Formats: sequence, C-alpha cells, structure tokens
Amino acid sequence: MVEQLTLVNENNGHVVALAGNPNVGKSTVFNQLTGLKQHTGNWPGKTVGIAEGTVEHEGEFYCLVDLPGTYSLSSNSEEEEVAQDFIQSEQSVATICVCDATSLERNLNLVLQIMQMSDKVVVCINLIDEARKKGIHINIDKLQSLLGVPVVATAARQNEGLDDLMVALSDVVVGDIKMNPYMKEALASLSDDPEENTKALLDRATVIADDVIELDNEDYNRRDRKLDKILTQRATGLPIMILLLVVVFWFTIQGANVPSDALAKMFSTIGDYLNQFAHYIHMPEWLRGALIDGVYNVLSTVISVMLPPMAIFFPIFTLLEDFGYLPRVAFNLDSFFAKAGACGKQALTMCMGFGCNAAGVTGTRIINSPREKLIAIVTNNFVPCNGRFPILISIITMFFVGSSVTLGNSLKSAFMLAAVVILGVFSTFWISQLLSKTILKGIPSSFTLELPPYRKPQVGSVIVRSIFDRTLFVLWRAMVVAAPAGLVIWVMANIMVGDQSILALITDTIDPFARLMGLDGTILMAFILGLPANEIVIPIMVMGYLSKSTLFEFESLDQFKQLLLDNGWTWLTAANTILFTLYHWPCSTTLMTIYKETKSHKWTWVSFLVPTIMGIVVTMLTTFLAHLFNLV
Ligand SMILES: Nc1nc2c(ncn2[C@@H]2O[C@H](COP(=O)(O)OP(=O)(O)OP(=O)(O)O)[C@@H](O)[C@H]2O)c(=O)[nH]1
Ligand SMILES: [Mg+2]
Repeated sequence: MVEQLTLVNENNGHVVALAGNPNVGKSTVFNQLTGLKQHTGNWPGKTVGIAEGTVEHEGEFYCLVDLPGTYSLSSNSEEEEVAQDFIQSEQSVATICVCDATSLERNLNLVLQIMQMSDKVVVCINLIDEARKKGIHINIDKLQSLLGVPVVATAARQNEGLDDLMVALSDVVVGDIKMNPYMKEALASLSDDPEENTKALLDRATVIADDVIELDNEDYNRRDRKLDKILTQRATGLPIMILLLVVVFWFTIQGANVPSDALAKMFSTIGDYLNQFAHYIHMPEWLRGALIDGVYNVLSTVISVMLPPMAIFFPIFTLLEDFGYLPRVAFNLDSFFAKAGACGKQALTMCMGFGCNAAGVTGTRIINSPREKLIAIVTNNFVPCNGRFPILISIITMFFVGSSVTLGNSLKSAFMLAAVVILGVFSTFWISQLLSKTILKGIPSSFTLELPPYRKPQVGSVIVRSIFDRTLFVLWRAMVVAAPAGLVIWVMANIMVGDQSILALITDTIDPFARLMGLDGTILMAFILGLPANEIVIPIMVMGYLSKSTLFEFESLDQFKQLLLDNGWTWLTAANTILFTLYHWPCSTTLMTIYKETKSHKWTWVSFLVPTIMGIVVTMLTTFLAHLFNLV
C-alpha cells in the first residue's frame, strides 16, 4: 500500500507532480510558477523533502509538488521511493517531467519510465537556453509526436516557455488529453521482467534522442572538460580548492571589517541616545539595565559582528554553488572519504555545513547508505558554520594578526581561518574513519556523482537571493535567540546571592575545570549559554566580563582585545577558544535536526558527545603541552 503524502492544498487544486533527474531545474520551474523559494543551485540532490505550492491558470488551481530528483524509479533510495510512490498514487492527477535539454537521452529514459506508470504526463524540456548555446537543437514537434504526450521547451530561470507549460498542463488535466494510445500500448507490451524492461526503455530513449537531436558541433562539452581537467586533477584540484578557500575568506574578512566597525559605532551612538531617553522618562534603573545593557547590547553586537561577514560570504558561496563548483569539491575529496570508509557525497553536506550545520544535516539525505549517512551527520559539526566564523575571525585577528586593517593582515587572517577550516576537514576524515572502524563498521558503498555542466551564475539574482533568503534568515534566527539570551544573562549578572551575582557564582564554579582546558569560567559559560546559537557566544562573553568591570562600549576590536587582556587572556586562551569553537557540541537547532533525521536519542547523543569530548581533550592537551614547554 502506497503511503499518501499529507498535502495542505489549500485551494483544493489539481495535484501535479514535478519530477525529473537531479539538477535539471525542477525547483526553478516550481519557484517560478508558485512564487515560492525552494533551494536551487548547480549540484544534484538539493531538494530532499517535498514542497508544495499553488499556481492559478485560467481560473483553475494546481497544487504543484516539487519532488527530489531521481535517475530512475527503481526505488534504490529513499528519495526515489518517495518520487515513485507519489507519481503512482491516486493523489497526483498528472506529472510534469522536467528534462535537461543538454542531456536528453538520459532524461528521456526517466520520461518513459514515468509514462509507464501514468498516462497523464507533460514533458518539459528545460535549460533550452544552454542547449542553444552549446549548439544542440531539439526538434520539439517531432519529440512530441514520438512520445505521444505534450512537450514544451523552457528556460525556467529566464521564465521562458512557462506559460506554454501551463497551457499544456491544463490541456492534460482539464482537457483530459491522455497519452497517445499507440504509445501506451507499445510501453505496456514491453517485457514484464524488470531488467529487460529497463533495457528496452534505454534502447527506446536512445532511438528517440538520436531522432530529434541535431548537433552543430559534436564536441560541445569541450570547454567544460578542459576546465574540469584543471579543477579536478590531483595536482591542481586540491591547491586550487585551498586557494579558493583563502580567497573567499580574505574577501569576507577584508570586506567585513569596515562595515562591522561602522555598525558598532552606530549602535553605540544610538545606545547613548536610548540611555539619555531612559533617564529623561525616569525609567527605573533595573528596567533600563535589562533593556539597554542586556537586550539592546547583545542584539547590536550580534548584528554588527555577524551581518557584514555573512552578507559577503553567502553570496560568494552561492555564486560558487551556482557555477557548479561544489560537485567538483566532492570529486576532489572522494578518495579521502573512501579511505575513511565514508561516502564522497559527504563533501557536499560538509559544504552545506559552512552555511549552517542544521542544513548540512538535512542534506545528508542524499546519502543512500544509512551507515554513511550517520557518519556524515555525526561529523557535520566539524566544519564551522556561519555563526562560528565571526568568533574565529575576531579572535584570530585580535591575537594572531593585529587588528589594523591592512592587506597583509587580512590575508594573514584569511590563511589562518583557512587553516582552522582545513583542520576541521581533517578531523572529519579522522572521526569518519574512527566511526567506520568502530561503531559504524561497514564497507563504503560506491556511487556515481555526476559532475553537472558549469553554468554561468546570475550574479544579480544570486546576491539578492543569498542576502534575503540566507543572510537575513540566519540573522533573524540569531536575533530571536540573542534578545532573550541578553535578558537572561543580564538578570543573572544582576541578581545577587550573598555578595555574588548568580553569573559570577556559576562562572566561579566551572572556572577550575575551564582552566584545565586553558579557558576560564566566563568563556566556558558563554559556550554553554550559546547552545541555542553560536552567534551569541561573543556577546555573552563580553557581558560576562563586563559584569565584573563595567564601562565598556563595543566600538572596536582593540577595545575588545583590551577587555580580554584585562581578564587574563593570553595567546593560549585565544588558541584554545578557537579550538573549542571548532570542536564543541552542535547548536540546539542542529541537535533537533539530527534527532529529526535519525529518530534516535542515541545518535543525537553521539553527535553531541563526539565533538565535545574531542574539544575537551584537545584543549587540555594544548594547555598541558604549552605549560610543559613553558610557552606561556
Ligand atoms: N541557464 C539556465 N539555468 C537554469 C535553468 N533552470 C534552472 N537553472 C539552473 O540550474 C540549476 C539547478 O536548478 P534546480 O532548480 O535547483 O534543479 P532541481 O532539478 O530542483 O535539482 P535537485 O533538487 O537537486 O534535483 C540552478 O543553478 C538553476 O539556477 C534554465 O532554464 N536555464
Ligand atoms: Mg530541486
């Protein structure tokens, strides 16, 4: 029995499945038609769940369901099963099969499989603009008559042909146009044996593709192949990857510095006015303290520290994603992951982790083997997410580089940040290997990761999209957490038990343990209270120190460094804080996502404990060694 999907379908529209191979533009078609914002990008396997949205066409409502991409419908993976079940179910009245015009033959294979299951199919030949550019001509009319179902050419990103697609869809759904009966018979009369059937469909797809395609130039993929040679060869692939990492970080650090300072100054000026206003209206001191010293200060630090780097990092990352670089990263790292007994696709989920570890964990659904999926989930936290970058950047800059903004300094910071990230990547390999040798034993499965064609990213829309969909989203999430956290910490710093505040009491209690790790009670406390979001670790640290020495305005890194030095920081404290930022528990959102993905308390705990224990051990070790050799 096929399990039904729960759809909202609020307008009670005709339910239509949107299926196709991975990375052919299904979500782009979906987004254009429904006005929604499913994740799109140039690598196979982005859509992992199910999204639905409504389109209206000539007074009729259609409920489109964006399915994960599948190469076939033979239920090899969770995602294929979802797609197959849905297409076959009574729920969907028709299927739009989206195809990549630049690799029609393989796509037609899936079209034919779908046509065997349902006789209401519209074929959408997408990416037609790319095909044109490569000199691939497809005779759409002929294809339509050979397939016996409506065929429409589209360039979804440019919104070309989508009206025609809706007309064809309404012909099929409302006009009740079915597949050509001869075709239906031909497909039904293929063999009952699944293997022979698959082969027959493949043959047929080849024949049809040969019949409708005309090439200007047989060698249309030459440029891609040349570029791939450089980007994925052993000798050049890895160095270019590391170089790119440094360049991206350098842009982020260099670019973020000035706006960060400007924002901090602006917030501090506004803070002064707010204070004056509070005095003017005779606001009670406890309320003023809670609102301005607590909520407002934490919020403004979070914004000024986080917004500029994110607004630079996310767009660059998205540009690389749309260009098609991420699958090349996976390709380059594949052998390392194989050696570690894990899956090469883990490189993709690792890349997603740079933005947000929770997103990376959800992304692990592209990994078919449950064992390898768990490895990817447990180790995802080893790449620092966007909430942790600001901590790393500011401490590296203050303690190891020098805070004046010069080209050399920002380059040095970028190198060090890249080194920390590479350390995280190596830790991913080590821990993956450890897991696959111990609690997650097994042989790594083989898979074919497709290298999609390079696509020219649309710079303007990428910037807009990454700022609105990602930057502001992440910032908003951080702020929602930061405001109450600011309040809580202010209250803790101001409620006295005896002659000590609660905050001081707790930090003093955990201080001895933190010292063993080369940290102090306040730092460890900031990490603990930062469980809801790493973004608030720095503001909490600042408030923790301030509750001892007041009169501080976060206007520049130099002042911040002074505050830290006054509280006994040395280079060792800084180094350990960096290490602990890299290795500690995932934030609560990520933990919740891990639980949702694994449905297991045990694996959620493992994901919590592995990086945490590693962080404690590593920092204790560096502290021990530093003291042993009298380095501090
Ligand atoms: N040039 C061009 N690019 C397109 C077109 N449609 C989509 N793209 C790009 O192709 C890439 C893949 O698009 P998606 O919509 O994410 O593909 P998908 O089929 O949903 O992919 P999965 O969910 O991973 O299976 C993105 O970078 C899109 O911007 C098009 O018509 N022309
Ligand atoms: Mg998609």
